[in-house]
Amino acid sequence: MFLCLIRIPILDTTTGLAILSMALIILRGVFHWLRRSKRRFPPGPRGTYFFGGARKEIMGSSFLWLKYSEWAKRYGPIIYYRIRNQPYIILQNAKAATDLLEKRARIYSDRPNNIMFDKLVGSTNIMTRTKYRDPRFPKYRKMFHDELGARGGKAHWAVQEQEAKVFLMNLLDDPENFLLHTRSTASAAIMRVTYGYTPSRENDYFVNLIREWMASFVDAGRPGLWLVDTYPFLRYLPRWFPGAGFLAIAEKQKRMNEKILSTPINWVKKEMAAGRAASSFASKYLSQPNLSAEDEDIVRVVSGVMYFAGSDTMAWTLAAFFLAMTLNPSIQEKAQHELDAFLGSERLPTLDDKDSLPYVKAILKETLRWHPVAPLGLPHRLTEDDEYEHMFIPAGATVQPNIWQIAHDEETYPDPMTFDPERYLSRDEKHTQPDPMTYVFGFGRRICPGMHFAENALFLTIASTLAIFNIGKVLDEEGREITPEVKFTSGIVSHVEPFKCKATPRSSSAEDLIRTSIPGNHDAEGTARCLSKIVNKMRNE
Ligand code: HEM
Repeated sequence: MFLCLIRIPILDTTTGLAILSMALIILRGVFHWLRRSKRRFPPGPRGTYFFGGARKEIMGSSFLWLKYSEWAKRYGPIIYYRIRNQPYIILQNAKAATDLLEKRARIYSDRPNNIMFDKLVGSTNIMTRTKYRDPRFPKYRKMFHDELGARGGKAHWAVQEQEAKVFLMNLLDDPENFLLHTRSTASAAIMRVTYGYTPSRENDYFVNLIREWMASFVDAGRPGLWLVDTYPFLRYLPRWFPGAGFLAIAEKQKRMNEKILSTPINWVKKEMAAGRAASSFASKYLSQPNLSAEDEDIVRVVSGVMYFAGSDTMAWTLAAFFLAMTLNPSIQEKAQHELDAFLGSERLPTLDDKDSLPYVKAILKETLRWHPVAPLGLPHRLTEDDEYEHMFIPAGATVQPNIWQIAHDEETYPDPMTFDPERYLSRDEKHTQPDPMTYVFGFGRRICPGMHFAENALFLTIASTLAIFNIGKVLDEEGREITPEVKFTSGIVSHVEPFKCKATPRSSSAEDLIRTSIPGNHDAEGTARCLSKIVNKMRNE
């Protein structure tokens, strides 16, 4: 009787085909799942879909790279974990990072898909997040390479040398604010090159803009932070809905991105229209004939990225250098012997001197290793299933090098927390420790395109500072030396916690050398102040 109640539906062709396709998709999914479940994934913390495992440990840890380093001891150099449906691979030694991110760059050079940043904030046009297959990506890289690569970057040596001198002058006039000067020298070099704009020493509108922007997403890239990345439909929630606060955050970030990209380029356009634009990357490209709206937008984005990706990283590397010198007077003395023997007391170092000052160069390398300012680099995304050392790495995985761990691996760098430039100077190649420049700037086709510019600016500032100043500890009220603590912040760019040090000229002739080597300095300051007024006016318009 029951059977006669069952009606076998008569399907039309379209419905039949739809059901068949669905069945095939489900079958394919099951087959894929079965195939993958037999694969050996790299080791790592496991948990259920919602609870425990990696997410709990990650959310409970302020310094993600230290958590990963702890895992390196537990699980080995390649770690796999999942947060909800997103797989993560952490590469904890240079070999794995190079083997995958460099040697297999074809499939490891994408950036992760991210609903929060890509769809809600709309950041995919910003080069650090641009997808590997985006037609703009090679254009961005080429422009960067032409302007700041090893060859193209030579055109900016004069600006970099001038800015290093302005830094010395600022340090001489106002030594207590050395951290402020490290920030202003890093911003000034990159902003002059990019926009032909010289920021003022204090409270500059553009420089403050970057700081505000960087602060707005210190921890925003933390795995598993945004639920909308797992459940994309959440992006359609109304703003008033409980838990939809991320929509307001995304909107704010979007407005900030727009402001940081557009304000300086609009300033350049105004200067060009008024016929007084200084030569710069932006003015050079904007004055090309028949520029399409797309081309103009590319110039806007590349300029913006130069300015925000370049300034903080360099500033905080210099701050780490000051901390290292405050704590290591004997290293400082050794560098000064090298500088005095090579330069005498007649002149300041230039970029042509780089190869003649190996100890100073080693101090730069050791600063980059001791405190890598981008401890986890930027995340890559794998675009095809891959296998490495008999372990399966699934397509779509976010692949991230733990640069901090590579730089502090006890087997590679014995006593890794000690600041020791001699690591790179052993006569015996076997005992020379690896050059951190080979990994602190990232890997493969996403390697930092500002690395040559950064290396030059940092070398010059470090060499010039050591040639002219002694950096030492400040004294407390009872005349005892205060030893600063070695403490760093978390975030995409990690920096030293503010500390005090004393920068005093090594001699009166060293002081004279600064004053006589920048006759135009005060003019430059005057120009800067004047430009700042124009910008402030623009802001109020
Ligand atoms: C101490 C200085 C610097 C350090 C340590 C540093 C480090 C890094 C790292 C680790 C990456 C990620 C690379 C990867 O995904 O594998 C990166 C990317 C990038 N850096 Fe730097 N950087 C520095 C200075 C600069 C400067 C001065 C500029 C520009 C003038 C710059 C522009 C960029 C850009 C545009 C990217 C994204 C590249 C892409 O996605 O294709 N950086 N940097």
